[in-house]
Amino acid sequence: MTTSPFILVLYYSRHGSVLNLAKQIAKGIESQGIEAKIRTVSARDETESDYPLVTQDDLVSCLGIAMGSPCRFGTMAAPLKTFWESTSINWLSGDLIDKPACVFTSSSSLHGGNEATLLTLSLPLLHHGMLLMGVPYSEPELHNTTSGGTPYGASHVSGLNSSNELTYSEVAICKTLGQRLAITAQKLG
Ligand SMILES: Cc1cc2nc3c(=O)[nH]c(=O)nc-3n(C[C@H](O)[C@H](O)[C@H](O)COP(=O)(O)O)c2cc1C
Repeated sequence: MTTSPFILVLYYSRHGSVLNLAKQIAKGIESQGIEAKIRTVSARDETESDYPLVTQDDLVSCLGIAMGSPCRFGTMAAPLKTFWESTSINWLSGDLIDKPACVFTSSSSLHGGNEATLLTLSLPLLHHGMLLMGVPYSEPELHNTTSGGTPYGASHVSGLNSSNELTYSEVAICKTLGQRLAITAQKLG
């Protein structure tokens, strides 16, 4: 079993945008002195990352979870949905109850469903009894952003060919969310 405290940054990404968000959220977490363990859910991940598949031990032992998916017709990608449908054993055992959590997403278009995706990503976490957190408006980039970043979670607008870089606002909102998750996880112990 894993012993040192860590927060799980769980993602699925096909072209790398969600992975880029995951890395920024991990920076926010690690700025608070907690390890961020980045893990994916599918070997079909085409981002050529070195991140391993999530394990049962990761899920049970983590202090909290940040979870991200591309927007797929306004909801989460199938590999993440499949992953959550494999967690009945954790639901029955209450493994995730009272662990803090947050969500993040990337969509190709500005109004293409990223907020809807964040809300649907939240649902399995709530069913598992997790403590869901968003981004408070004390983060100034929520007011300034002309791309991604919402009170429901971090987001990125990748453009039609996934060519958009993360904007200053999107990065700032990721880091704030990661920091908030880490601070809360530490307080909850
Ligand atoms: C099957 C499919 C459905 C998609 N649905 C949407 C959508 O509803 N709205 C949107 O803005 N983008 C949509 N996209 C685009 C992705 O959300 C977008 O390219 C995202 O940034 C990909 O993230 P990734 O680079 O981490 O794979 C869709 C892409 C695919 C393949």
